[in-house]
Amino acid sequence: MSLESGQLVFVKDEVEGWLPATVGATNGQGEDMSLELVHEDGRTETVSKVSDEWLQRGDPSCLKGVEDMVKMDILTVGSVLHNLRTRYANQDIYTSVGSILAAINPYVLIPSLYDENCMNLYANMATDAGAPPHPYELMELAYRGLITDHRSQSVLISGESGAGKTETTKYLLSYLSHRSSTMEKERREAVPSVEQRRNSIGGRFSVEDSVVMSNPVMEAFANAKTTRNHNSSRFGKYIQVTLHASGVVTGGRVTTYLLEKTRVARQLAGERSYHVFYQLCQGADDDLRARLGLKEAAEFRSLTGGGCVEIDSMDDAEGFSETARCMESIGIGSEAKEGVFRVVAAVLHLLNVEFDMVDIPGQDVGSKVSERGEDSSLSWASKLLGVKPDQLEEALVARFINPGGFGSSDFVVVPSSPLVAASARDAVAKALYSSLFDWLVEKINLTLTAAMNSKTAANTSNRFIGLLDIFGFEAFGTNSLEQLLINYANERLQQQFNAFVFKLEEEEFAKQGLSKVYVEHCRVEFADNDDVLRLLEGKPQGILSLLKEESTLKTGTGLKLGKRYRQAFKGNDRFALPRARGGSRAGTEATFGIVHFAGEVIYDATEFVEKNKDEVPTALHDLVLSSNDREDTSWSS
Ligand SMILES: Nc1ncnc2c1ncn2[C@@H]1O[C@H](COP(=O)(O)OP(=O)(O)OP(=O)(O)O)[C@@H](O)[C@H]1O
Repeated sequence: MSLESGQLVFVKDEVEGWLPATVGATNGQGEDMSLELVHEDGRTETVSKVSDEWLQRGDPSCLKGVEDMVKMDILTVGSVLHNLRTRYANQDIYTSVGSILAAINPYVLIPSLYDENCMNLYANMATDAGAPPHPYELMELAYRGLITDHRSQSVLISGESGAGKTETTKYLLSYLSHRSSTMEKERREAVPSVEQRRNSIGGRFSVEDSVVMSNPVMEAFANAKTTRNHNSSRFGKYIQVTLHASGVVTGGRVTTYLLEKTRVARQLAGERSYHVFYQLCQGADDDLRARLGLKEAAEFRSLTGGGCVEIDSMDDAEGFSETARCMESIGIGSEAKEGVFRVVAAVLHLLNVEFDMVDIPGQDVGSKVSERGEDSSLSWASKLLGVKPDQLEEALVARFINPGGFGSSDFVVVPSSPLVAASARDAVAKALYSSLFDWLVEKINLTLTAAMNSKTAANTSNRFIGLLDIFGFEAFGTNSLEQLLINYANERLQQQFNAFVFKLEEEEFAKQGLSKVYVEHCRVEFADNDDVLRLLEGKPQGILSLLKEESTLKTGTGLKLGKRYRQAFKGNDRFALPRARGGSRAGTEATFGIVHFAGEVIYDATEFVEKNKDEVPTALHDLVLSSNDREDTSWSS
């Protein structure tokens, strides 16, 4: 690294990350060089054996802040972070990096940053005139790309939990909605109000309104308090908005991924289950409470696992009214709405059912439901599910086993221990809830289709703007199958990102007429993750294919899977074994590490097989299917 007197540098700091300093006098050369550093606070120090691990050259433009970091000459980590910090201090929370927008969550609403004037600024911006970086700018470019280049567009929103992905998605959608209605206004020369728009399409809301109103419903059912975010989305979503060639939104579709089901039955300390459970307990009126047998949230075992039933910043009763109102707005009428809450309450009562051990002569221990009175959890769960209490108990406390294996029709009934019965109870509660969520998403999609603007629908193109709001990379104290799948999705997105960004760069070089030799010289080093993907996806031997195989074995367990991983991937650079203090290898044989593009994550495979099978015992499955309170599509295996 060549350093001269007066040069801006960044020095690694344990607390601040990187701090700026200026090079004072220098002495010697190469490895023997020592130099004086003048820190921002005026302090000076002399350093030697300079390494770029703790001292990097800095780009002076970052001291004032640069809107687009592609314009910086020196792209060291210190310069990039300092640029973001400088801008953030001026409430410029958005910074561009070419076609990428970096956002830093301010956690307070910055006045006028998202109002209508701001929207109009971006709607009217000249093609390449720099309005400040903003999600509206990104959406405007996508919108124009779709209209003028006739190409579908996609926006990928990524970041760790609490980074602001969902809020950003909402801003992007509301901008698109604004653009579409402005375009409609130009076509009709009259601005339709929400009411007018609703009337103009036969009493239904427009696509834009429906998308916006489906948000609180999805949040109630699939967002929860975590230790990082009071309103964390525990699912991924892809929203596809289709547009007419004129720029008017004509339809939409939401696809959801990986709803975190385990949360329905248990939560980590400081976390809650899904908002709707608490909303229902807090906000239902007396009549509804009586019909659903509701109690205080604190009296439902599945709502107290995290030790926090209430959240300071959230009014669950108000949340309930909002959820109920938005459900109606997206076409879930009173009867269907009550049906939805019946399932929510059934899940709560079901998870409150407890089991006692019983001795069964000549057999292993069995179990029975602890309480069976008229007002018991079993009674309420069966009433709300539309099945008989005896049948529900029977299906919970015994398993039908087919000793002959696949193809044989001989079943024997084996009593379940209280532990096995509890696990069956949890499995059916989770399956019910996730089917309910899928049903709601389908309802939202039906509403979006119904809301299709009839005037433009006839001429609808297949062009769309897609918004992917998906979990960022996760690395917790304990990481299970959920984290593996989320991180796998992020590896695929990273690969897509690499292909996209570096391909674009080459295209840009080619446009500028630069020679191939120069392009090679300038090629940016990037973390290629093909080998991690090979480790994960490899066939027949990859992390996922071995999991699939182990899950099909009768005797398959997470521990055995962990052992198979250790054997199969020994020596693979992307596979690691956990280290104990002092550098020795440690962990149970179910633990293993993967060196992801974003860093190493240690996984615990103990529950991988069970979670992957995600089995609802056949008897319970069939019982729920026989419910007398059932809409054809609300339960799928
Ligand atoms: N642009 C913003 N301005 C002000 N506050 C914001 C902004 N973006 C996010 N926030 C705040 O940060 C919180 C977390 O944001 P958000 O829920 O969007 O994060 P996320 O990345 O989607 O998290 P998760 O992955 O956990 O769902 C929001 O509830 C809001 O209080």
